[in-house]
Amino acid sequence: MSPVDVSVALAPADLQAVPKLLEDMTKDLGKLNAEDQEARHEFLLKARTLVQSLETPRETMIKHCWAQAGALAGLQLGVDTGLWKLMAKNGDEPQKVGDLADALGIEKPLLSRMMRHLGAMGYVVEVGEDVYKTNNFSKSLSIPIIGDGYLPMLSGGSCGAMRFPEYARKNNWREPTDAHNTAMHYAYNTKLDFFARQHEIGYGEHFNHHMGGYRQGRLPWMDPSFYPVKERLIEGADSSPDVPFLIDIGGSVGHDVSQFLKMWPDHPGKLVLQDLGVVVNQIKDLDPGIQRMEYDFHAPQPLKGARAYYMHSCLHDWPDSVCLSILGRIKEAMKPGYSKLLINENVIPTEDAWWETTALDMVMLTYFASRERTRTDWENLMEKAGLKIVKIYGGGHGVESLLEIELA
Ligand SMILES: C[S@@+](CC[C@H](N)C(=O)[O-])C[C@H]1O[C@@H](n2cnc3c(N)ncnc32)[C@H](O)[C@@H]1O
Repeated sequence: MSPVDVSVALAPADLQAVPKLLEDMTKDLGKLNAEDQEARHEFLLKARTLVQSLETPRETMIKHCWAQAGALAGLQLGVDTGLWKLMAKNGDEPQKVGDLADALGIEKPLLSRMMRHLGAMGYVVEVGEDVYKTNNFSKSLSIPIIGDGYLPMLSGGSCGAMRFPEYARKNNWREPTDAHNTAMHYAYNTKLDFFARQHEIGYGEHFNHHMGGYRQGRLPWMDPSFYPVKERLIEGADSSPDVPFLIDIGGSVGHDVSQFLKMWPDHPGKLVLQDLGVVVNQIKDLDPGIQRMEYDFHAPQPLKGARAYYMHSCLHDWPDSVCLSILGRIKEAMKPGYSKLLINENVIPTEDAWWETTALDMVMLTYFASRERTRTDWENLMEKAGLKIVKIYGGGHGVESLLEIELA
């Protein structure tokens, strides 16, 4: 028995909030434009509160338990079958489900039901019976760095989140910290870590594309308004062409290091991209100015005395015990008084965190038994590793910080 009467679940969650929200949004309408991210984010939060206020708790429950799971199934089916690419290629005209189904080899009733739900949820535009158009969202799913992530992150990982309560119960509701016994391992009955498993199930390249997608629209750390690259890295660096200048460890197919080369073409020394062999071998296009190297970050670092060892979204994938091994290999290679370790990751605030950051923390919890780290978490980790944080450069809402670190 609940102490709450069912009438609470059947009435709008907060109808009284609606007039004020609408009034505020109307008042701030002039601030809304595509360039001002902060103003747009403020609007989005208000719009979300507006929807949550208008919905009855029962409707929100149905949305979670039925609608969102079904929509994610349909969106993934569209990525997997090439539906979004075909619809984008066909253009903005209304498209018949029968023609799309024939072209893709999908049984028409299956595609018809999926499209009907995606239309009802607003992800495609329903023009008539079994006739749909794309909108900018479904059109964007045809872009590999936007669409491909649905397969590794949802089909390939999200069962860890869906079965998390079961896993947590079996582990007596302790916070998971064992990289070999995560909810992802439990849900998929696998011994492989997330990355090895993605490659085994054929989603390795999809995941690389997702790594190209999540960063879009964010200010990169190498922008002078974010981190003073010239003053902190270039000035004082060894200018011999063979000396490593910046090494991107776990750099995927080179998204960051390529951007660095574009923004700082006159950098001294060498730029190097390191990742597992399976990833490095998937690189299709890398500027010849960047050296690619197969490397497991638990093995001794072959390149000693670089100006900067750099890692983006790698340490958050692992609990502290594993990070200490990774950091140990970097520390051994650092030249005292010269080398820096740069970490591009979230420093999650202990209150008022941004939803993209809390969402990533849930990915870390349920796929990796790891976490987005607070400032104190980072300080403790670096202290244990024999390193010290010199300064944390902030990137704003939803943008990772840059931690500049030296030998302690
Ligand atoms: C979350 S991705 C981040 C990729 C890239 N830094 C970015 O932000 O786009 C983590 C990366 O770590 C790599 N990785 C995982 N285990 C590794 C290992 N043992 N040695 C080197 N790289 C590894 C993965 O292949 C993947 O590219």
